[in-house]
Amino acid sequence: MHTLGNTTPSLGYILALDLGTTGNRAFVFNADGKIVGQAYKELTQYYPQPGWLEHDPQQIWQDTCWVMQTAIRNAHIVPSAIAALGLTVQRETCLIWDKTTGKPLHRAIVWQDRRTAPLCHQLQEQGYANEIYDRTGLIIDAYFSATKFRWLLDKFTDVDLNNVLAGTIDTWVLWNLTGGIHATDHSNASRTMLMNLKTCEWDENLLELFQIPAHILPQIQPSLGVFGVTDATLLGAEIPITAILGDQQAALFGHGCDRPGLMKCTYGTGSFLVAHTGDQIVRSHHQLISTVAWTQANLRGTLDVGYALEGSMFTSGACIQWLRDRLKLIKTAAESEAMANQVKDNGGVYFVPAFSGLGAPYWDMSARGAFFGITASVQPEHLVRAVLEAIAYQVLEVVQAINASSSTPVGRLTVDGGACENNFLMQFQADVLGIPVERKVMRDTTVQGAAFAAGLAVGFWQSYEALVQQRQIERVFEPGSDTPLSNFATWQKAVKRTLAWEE
Ligand SMILES: Nc1ncnc2c1ncn2[C@@H]1O[C@H](COP(=O)(O)OP(=O)(O)O)[C@@H](O)[C@H]1O
Ligand SMILES: O=P(O)(O)OC[C@H](O)CO
Repeated sequence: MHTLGNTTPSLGYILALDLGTTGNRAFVFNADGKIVGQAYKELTQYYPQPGWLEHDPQQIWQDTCWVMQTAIRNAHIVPSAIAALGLTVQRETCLIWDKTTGKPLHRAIVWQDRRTAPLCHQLQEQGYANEIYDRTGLIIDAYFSATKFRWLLDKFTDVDLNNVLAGTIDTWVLWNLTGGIHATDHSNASRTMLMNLKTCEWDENLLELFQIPAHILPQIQPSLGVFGVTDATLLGAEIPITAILGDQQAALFGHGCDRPGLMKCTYGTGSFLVAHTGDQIVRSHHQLISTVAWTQANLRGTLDVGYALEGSMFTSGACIQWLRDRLKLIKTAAESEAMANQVKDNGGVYFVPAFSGLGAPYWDMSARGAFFGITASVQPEHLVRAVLEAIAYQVLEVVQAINASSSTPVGRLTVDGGACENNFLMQFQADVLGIPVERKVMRDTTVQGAAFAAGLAVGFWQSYEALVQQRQIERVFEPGSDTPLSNFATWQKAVKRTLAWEE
C-alpha cells in the first residue's frame, strides 16, 4: 500500500481510461497521484439523420488501445508496473454485438440520440412514467439506454439472440480488454432504465416491458472491485481492472463528493450537475433524476450503495464545437472566450441549446435549438456570447431545482470538464448564480476519479480523504454585484418557445 508522497519502483502506477463523448483519453498516475503520462484521441461523430448520433464501437476500442499504449509510453514505464486500471465512460450509449465474432451488429447509439422519442412518447401515453420513475429514478426519455436496446433488437429480429451480447461502452470495452468478461457496474447500469434503483439488480418488470432478454445483459458488479485482468497480449501484462464508473459519477468521486451536501458540475459535451445523497434515494419534485453514485462491497459481504440526484443538461460544450465546426464562427473552442469579451452584452440575443431536445428540468424530447432576438445590429460576437450565457442559464435552472429540493441552498459550485476552461463562462456562471464557482488546478476530474477509485479498490492508496484534499484550487470566480437576472427571465421565455417544436 502507498501513502501519498511515497513512490515505489514496482507496481507504482495506476492507469485510468476516460472514454467520453467527444474523445477517449488515458492517464497514468504515480503513487503521489501525479500524472506522469497521458494520451487523447478525438472520436468521430456520425449523424445519419437529424437528431441521431452514432459512434463506431470498433473505433472506440482501437482508440482505447492506442491511448493506453501511448500514455504508458509517454510515462516511460513498463506495463507490468501498473497496479490497476480504472475505467470511466460516457453513459447510456449502447450497442449489441456478436459474441462469436466480436463484431458489433450496428454502430453504438449515443446518449444524445433522439431516434427512440416516438417509443418514449408511446410509453408516456400508456401511463408508464410513474412506474418507471419509481423503479429506476429516471424520467422517460430517449436519453436512456432501454429504448435504444429495443430499437437495436427490432432492427435485427432475425439474429440468434444466443449469440448476442448487449452493453454500454464500459461493458463493450471491458469485454475486449479481458477477452470476454461481460459485466458492468451499478453506476452505469442505473442509466439503462433497466436496473431497479432499490435492489440494484436488473428489474424483471422492465425487462418484460422493453422485451430485453436477461441473458444478453451484463452482470452488474460493484463500481469499486475486481472486474478481471487485461488480456496479456494487449499491453504485455495482466493489469487488474478494479473500478468502473459512469463518467459523471467518476467526476463526483474525484471531487471528493461522497456525502449529502456535496455536489459538482461538469461542463463537457453536456453539463451534468450531480449531488451525492448518501445511502438514501432522494426523490426530487423538480425534474431531477435519482441515480447510483457508486457502489462497493463491504466487509460484511453486502453492498454499500451511494445515491445521487442529477440534473442532466444535454448540450453545452457541444454548442461550442458547433460554433467551431459547423458555423465556423471560431477556430478553437478557447476563442469563444475572447469573442464573448469583445461585446459589452449579448446585444439582445438569446440561444436555446436544445440540439437533442432538453433535459433537466424540461425533459422535452421535441424541443429544438434556436437563436432569438436577432436584429440587424447583431454581430458574430453576440451569437457566441449568447451561446455561453445559455450554458450558464441551464445550470442556474438546475441549481434552482436542487435548492427547491433541499433545505440548505447551494453555497458554492465546484466545476470541471472541457468548457470550465472558459473564464467568461465561469465568471458569468458565478454572476447569475450569485455564489462562488471553484475551479481546481486539475481539470480532468473524471479520469482522476477513475484512477482514485481503481487505486483505492486495490489498496494502492489507503486514504480517499488524502487523495481529494491534495487537489488544489486554481481559481474562485466570485459573483459580481450587477447580476443581470432580467436576462434570465428573457432566456426562459426563449426556452418556452422551443418546447414541443418537433411534431
Ligand atoms: N475554452 C473552452 N470554452 C468553451 N468550451 C470549451 C472550451 N474548451 C473545450 N470546450 C468544450 O468542452 C467539450 C469537451 O470537454 P470534455 O470534458 O472533454 O467533454 P466530453 O467528456 O463530453 O467528451 C467540447 O464540447 C468543447 O467544445
Ligand atoms: O461524455 P461526457 O463527459 O459529456 O458525458 C456524457 C454523459 O455521461 C452522458 O450521460
